[in-house]
Amino acid sequence: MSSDRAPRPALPRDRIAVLITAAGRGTRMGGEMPKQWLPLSGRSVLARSIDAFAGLGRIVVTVHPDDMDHAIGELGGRITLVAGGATRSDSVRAGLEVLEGSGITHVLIHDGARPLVSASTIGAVVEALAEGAEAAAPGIAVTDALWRGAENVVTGFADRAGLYRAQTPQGFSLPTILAAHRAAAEAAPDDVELVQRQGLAVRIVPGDEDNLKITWPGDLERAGRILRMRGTDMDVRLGNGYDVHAFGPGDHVWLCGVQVAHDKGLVGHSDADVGMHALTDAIYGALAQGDIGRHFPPSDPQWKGAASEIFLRHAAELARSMGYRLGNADVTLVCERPKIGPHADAMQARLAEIMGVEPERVSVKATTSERLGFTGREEGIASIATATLIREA
Ligand SMILES: Nc1ccn([C@@H]2O[C@H](COP(=O)(O)OP(=O)(O)OP(=O)(O)O)[C@@H](O)[C@H]2O)c(=O)n1
Ligand SMILES: C[C@](O)(CO)[C@H](O)COP(=O)(O)O
Repeated sequence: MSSDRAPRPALPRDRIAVLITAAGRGTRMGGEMPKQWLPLSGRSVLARSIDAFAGLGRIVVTVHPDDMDHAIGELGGRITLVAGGATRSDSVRAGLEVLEGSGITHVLIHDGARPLVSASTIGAVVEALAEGAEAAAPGIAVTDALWRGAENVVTGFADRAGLYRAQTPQGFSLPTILAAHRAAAEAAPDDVELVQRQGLAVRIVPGDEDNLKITWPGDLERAGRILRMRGTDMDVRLGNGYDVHAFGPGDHVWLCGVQVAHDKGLVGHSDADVGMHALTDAIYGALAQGDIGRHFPPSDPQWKGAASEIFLRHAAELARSMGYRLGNADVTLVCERPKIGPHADAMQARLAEIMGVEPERVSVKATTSERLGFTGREEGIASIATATLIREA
């Protein structure tokens, strides 16, 4: 997980809101889908823009009315969604109106198309506001010579002295920016311009070359390269699981999804597949999503005698829905009998099939406990499992 998260705000967290604009159509980018929904190293551009502000305060995102269902599906209940307007200014205004009267004192307005904003850029804006600035925004002093041109011919020159390239997040006291939007006779490319039109000072804090706005085809590839260079494009998680089931009367046991003939059965609320339970818990563990009992309470009669593949499939799908894929899984069964070796290949294939992964990612093996303890006395079977999950972060 990226360590470059938004720092603790110097302003109280419950007084800051983050307004992220994502209602544009991305016409310069082209393509079927607006740029904010495109994947960037495994997660959408917009999800990355939102996550950069994690822990900072309330998050409001403006989305195009046509994208509302998509937004609800992808972003769920963790943010407030507001329908945007025809221009960026209209979208910002719609988001600001929602915040009025909510106790919020300051707002950071950020382009949903700037997914690589760093904690230090966000922190510099928040710090300026905390020091009393009415408005603050990141800017980069222009270093290239500036030409005018037409039809690929230079027609004139502009003095670069005192020119800055504007970035977001742009931070404001809420009353200031609301008043500026309400007073605006026409839209502006950014919110700083609206505030400056009111004669208010806007503090410039250092911008960041990596805080690019995805605008043209090629920008997405550049953003991907930056993420890879940062080395924060991957989140690897490890989980473990342990389970035990006692022997009881019966003529077979279920182990890792395979029915194995035996002179005893395993006792449990479900089919007592101890190996599959350990693996399921390993996946939930890697996701920090509790254990089987949390998702399938034993007190619930509908799981009585249930096939354990329901649990494993649920854990694998949960991992996928959170953006993770299985790196590998390793299950060890601890028992004197039945012998596992003759069934290990079938178990590997079955677990892989249920999880929807290649069999080479799954290992099933067994050991005895040298006749020691409850497994040695053949009172039951134990299993331990580990799973790694990988998300291109
Ligand atoms: N009516 C609009 C227009 C833009 N935006 C958002 O404002 C940010 C900056 O705008 P821009 O890069 O211009 O995005 P688009 O308008 O989508 O791009 P284009 O101009 O190429 O169509 C983007 O996150 C965009 O989704 C918005 O919320 N509402
Ligand atoms: C707000 C902004 O990102 C600052 O650089 C920029 O003005 C957005 O402009 P666009 O015309 O919506 O791309």
